[in-house]
Amino acid sequence: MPNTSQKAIHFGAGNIGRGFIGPLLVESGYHVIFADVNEEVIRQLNKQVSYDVLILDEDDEYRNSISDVSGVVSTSDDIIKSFADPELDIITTAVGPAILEKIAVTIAKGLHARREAKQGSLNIIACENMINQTTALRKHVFDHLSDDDKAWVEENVGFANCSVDRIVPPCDPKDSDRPLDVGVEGFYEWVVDQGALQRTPPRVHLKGVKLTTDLDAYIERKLFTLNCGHAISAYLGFLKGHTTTDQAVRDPEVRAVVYGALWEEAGAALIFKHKFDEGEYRQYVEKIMERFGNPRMKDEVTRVGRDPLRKLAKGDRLLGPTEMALVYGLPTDNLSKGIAAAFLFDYKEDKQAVDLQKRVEKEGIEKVVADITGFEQGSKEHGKILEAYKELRKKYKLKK
Ligand SMILES: NC(=O)C1=CN([C@@H]2O[C@H](COP(=O)(O)OP(=O)(O)OC[C@H]3O[C@@H](n4cnc5c(N)ncnc54)[C@H](O)[C@@H]3O)[C@@H](O)[C@H]2O)C=CC1
Ligand SMILES: O=P(O)(O)OC[C@H]1O[C@](O)(CO)[C@@H](O)[C@@H]1O
Repeated sequence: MPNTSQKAIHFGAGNIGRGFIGPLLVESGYHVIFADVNEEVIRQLNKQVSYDVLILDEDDEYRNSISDVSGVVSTSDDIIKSFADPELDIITTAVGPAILEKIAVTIAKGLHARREAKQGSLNIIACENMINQTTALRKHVFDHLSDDDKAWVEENVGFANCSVDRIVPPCDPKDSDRPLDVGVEGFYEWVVDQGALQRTPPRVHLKGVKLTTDLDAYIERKLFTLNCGHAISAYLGFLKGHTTTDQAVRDPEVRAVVYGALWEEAGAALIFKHKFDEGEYRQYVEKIMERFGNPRMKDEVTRVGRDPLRKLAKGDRLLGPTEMALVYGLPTDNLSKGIAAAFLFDYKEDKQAVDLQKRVEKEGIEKVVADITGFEQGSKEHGKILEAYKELRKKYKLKK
């Protein structure tokens, strides 16, 4: 039975916070304090004190009630007080990579308050789709600490990187009185760097968490497979006029590119680098294709493709596996098509998509591809992406 005297603060009461990390913390015995800038969500959390997570698999549906939760506005002084609470044991985040810098200011103030109150150690785990997200958060937090606070944090706070995998699209709650309910797939995987937690292990075993000493392999496997394939299906699906990623991956043309990228290119590279068992890795890819195809997720291509510049960053889900495949002399044709499609993600409600289109218009696609990918004009890889880009423009009759 959960012992609810222990507390967790989770920054970001959005899809992944309410649909994945929050519920696992509750099941592990924590009272979860959600911290968010969205005052309406916080008001509702404190009013309801519970919400439902709907598991929506293709062949199964059930509901888990999540209780023992509360909310605090992340910009208020109350959050700082919560840091000084002796029962606080763990802090997690799921706010988006760009927001880590903002919440770092609050976390630094909170850690200062905890030190002043002479309270004990704790762990911080950022759960963002980003390699070494907690290390990035730690750097931002340290920018706001005094030397004495830094020394205390070094001794008392574990900052653990992790890999988080569960598809949680925005939910359209059937019951308007329960706007916090969230729809998720049954599958989840939360893998945490054990070494970083050793100094200050969480007081309770985190349910559903896999602790590892080889986090890089898990992170690359997830980002270069799940997120890579999802992004390619979103960008190609968007061009073909599909609304959701399940529609996109059921389209044989899109499916062939996604599967080719995941198995023959990114997958083959990951197997080489991390010595994954080929049979197990193939099953991993099959399972991911099945998850993408779940029609009950209704995951919009515009959500999955959001922030194309972030997704086109070096080392992220598209260029990361491409560079890895090139190291092992593997093909990259399908990955190049996915990258080319990302350059064509002309979605007016996405700021990064708009900025990218403006850059292409002003500077020309040749230069922008070179600047963003790092593949020099005239190189084989640059040529491949450009050719795919031109073919896609022609195929979908896109105006100049
Ligand atoms: N949705 C998904 O399936 C998955 C998402 N992720 C990652 O989780 C993170 C969050 O994604 P989602 O939950 O989908 O996004 P979301 O937009 O549903 O949730 C983000 C939450 O953060 C809050 N927020 C924004 N600025 C804040 C601030 N300064 N202080 C406190 N809260 C703030 C927002 O109000 C929102 O409630 C991202 O890094 C994403 O890549 C990882 C795995 C799966
Ligand atoms: O949250 P991001 O990084 O914008 O990317 C969306 C991706 O994240 C997920 O929501 C969860 O990994 C996937 O569904 C999708 O590939």
